[in-house]
Amino acid sequence: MPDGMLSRDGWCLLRSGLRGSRHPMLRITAWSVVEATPSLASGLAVAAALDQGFLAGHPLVGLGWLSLAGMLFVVRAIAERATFPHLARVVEPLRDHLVRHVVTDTLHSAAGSGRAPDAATVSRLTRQVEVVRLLTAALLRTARPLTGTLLATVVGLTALSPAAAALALPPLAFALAAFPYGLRRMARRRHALILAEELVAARTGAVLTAGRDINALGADDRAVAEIAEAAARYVKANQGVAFAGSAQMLTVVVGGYLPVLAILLAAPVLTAQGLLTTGSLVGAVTYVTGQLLPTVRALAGTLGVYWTQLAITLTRLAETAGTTSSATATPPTSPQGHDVAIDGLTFSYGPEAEPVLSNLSLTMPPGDHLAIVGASGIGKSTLANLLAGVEQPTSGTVRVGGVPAGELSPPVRGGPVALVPQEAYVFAGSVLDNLRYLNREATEAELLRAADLLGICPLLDRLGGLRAHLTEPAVELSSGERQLLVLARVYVSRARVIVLDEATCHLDPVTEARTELAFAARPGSLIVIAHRITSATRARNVLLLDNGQVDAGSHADLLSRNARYAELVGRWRPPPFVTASHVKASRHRGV
Ligand SMILES: Nc1ncnc2c1ncn2[C@@H]1O[C@H](COP(=O)(O)OP(=O)(O)OP(=O)(O)O)[C@@H](O)[C@H]1O
Repeated sequence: MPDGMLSRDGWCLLRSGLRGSRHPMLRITAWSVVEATPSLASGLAVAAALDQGFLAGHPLVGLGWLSLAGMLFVVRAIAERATFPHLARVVEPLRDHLVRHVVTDTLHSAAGSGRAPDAATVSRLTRQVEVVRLLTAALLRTARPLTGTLLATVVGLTALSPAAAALALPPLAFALAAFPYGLRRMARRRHALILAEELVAARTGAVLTAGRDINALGADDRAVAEIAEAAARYVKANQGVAFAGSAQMLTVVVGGYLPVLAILLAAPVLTAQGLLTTGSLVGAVTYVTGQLLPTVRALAGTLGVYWTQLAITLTRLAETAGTTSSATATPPTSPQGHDVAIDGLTFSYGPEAEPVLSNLSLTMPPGDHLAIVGASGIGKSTLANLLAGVEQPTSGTVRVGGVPAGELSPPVRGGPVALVPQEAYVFAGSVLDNLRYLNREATEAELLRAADLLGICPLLDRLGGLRAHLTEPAVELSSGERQLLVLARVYVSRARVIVLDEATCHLDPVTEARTELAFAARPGSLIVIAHRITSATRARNVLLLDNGQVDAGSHADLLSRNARYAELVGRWRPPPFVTASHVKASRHRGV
């Protein structure tokens, strides 16, 4: 939020949330006009009550004018009440829209990255959505009548006494023109305050969780100094907010008090020249003190606070929920083909950490079938994440079709690489929606063909077909069944490089073999992080990761010349030997 106001993405988010609210907004505006009538009439009624009533010796006429003004306040109350249902029709859909946006975006990025959805982020974002809802409602409740009062007062004062209006309106106009500047300043200061608060929380949390280590290393002084520095920043940010708040008071002085002073100082001259009667003087003062001053005070106070908080929250919501990326980031580059080229790839999880992968180079022509093997913790999943663009190389490159993997769109948006992790996420909804998640255009015939190839027709029959509804997939389906549904989802996607990261670990060897053979026959390339050695025997090529060393070749080739590979194969639990003919036989039996 560089200038302290609502960012473009935050504004887009708000606008899209209010798009369907035109009708209730029009009704609110119409009722706001009715609501502003007492403000329009107040000064005129007081002037008439004095000039034509009390001062002219007709007290009943005076009382009549005052009663009329009083009745208009009843009208205002009725109009205000009438706006409430329409306010709800604006604010509730806005909340629903924002929640949908936030959850969808988080799920999409989880599906794209192959990682579990970040529930903490969703919960923080939904809290921010609630803040937006409350602030929008508060703004509609306050800003709307304030704007109506302001306009009605200007019209009423001008109609009552153009001379008084000429004195009162210039300072008001000046204060209103300077108001956005003060608001921007206040928003910047509040933004800084939020960041300072977050810094204090982050540093305190880090120190509290690492208390023992800090003690053991004798780093207490450094820990205290870091927290003290964050606290000092917080105090400074608070002072900044207080200072900006006091500067806002200038708006009240110039826009609210100066007009009264100007009218009172000029009153003797204006009355002597016949430009102002006693009634219109009191009426003009009524306008300024009764309407203008409270309005300007509210503008500079609550309204400014509501607006700056809304701007900050919406901007942060848009940033975190990914609107920024979809609205302003450069669109993902389209790859030319889907060959995979890894060149000098080094990756470590932190600047000081030992690299997990070091200077790895590999090329995979389109249509290849590669199995990646290695001891536990050697870096197989890390490599899978790098291939899918979930992690970025520390140095070197990973390209798919000539494009760095991190710049490709995720599979949910038709991207070319799909990473299938061990944990299979099936969401509540129809089986059809689940299978079409990565490719909304997949036809039912395509889905059924994939189901047949992967051997999940019996599962679909048990569930009640493609249109069956899954209420609690975690309960209704076993881990293996969830993996099969996710594999079918990926099978019908548009991805042309499929990375199975132990994605078949809950399947029996025969079903695993059928799945891998189906994916190998599918157009595109297949990379399997091997869960069983049989995956390596089926692959065209095998990549062995071994403590900083890599070796590649066919299974037979590596077995004959690489002692580490032979050892690894020997250590694997002897699996049942599963071949394509076993798979065919099992399909005939309907396994
Ligand atoms: N997010 C992370 N942050 C820090 N270190 C990590 C992270 N993920 C993995 N590592 C470390 O990186 C190394 C490689 O992990 P990785 O999961 O890639 O190995 P793997 O070969 O897939 O293991 P496994 O076969 O047990 O799944 C391990 O030492 C692991 O502890």
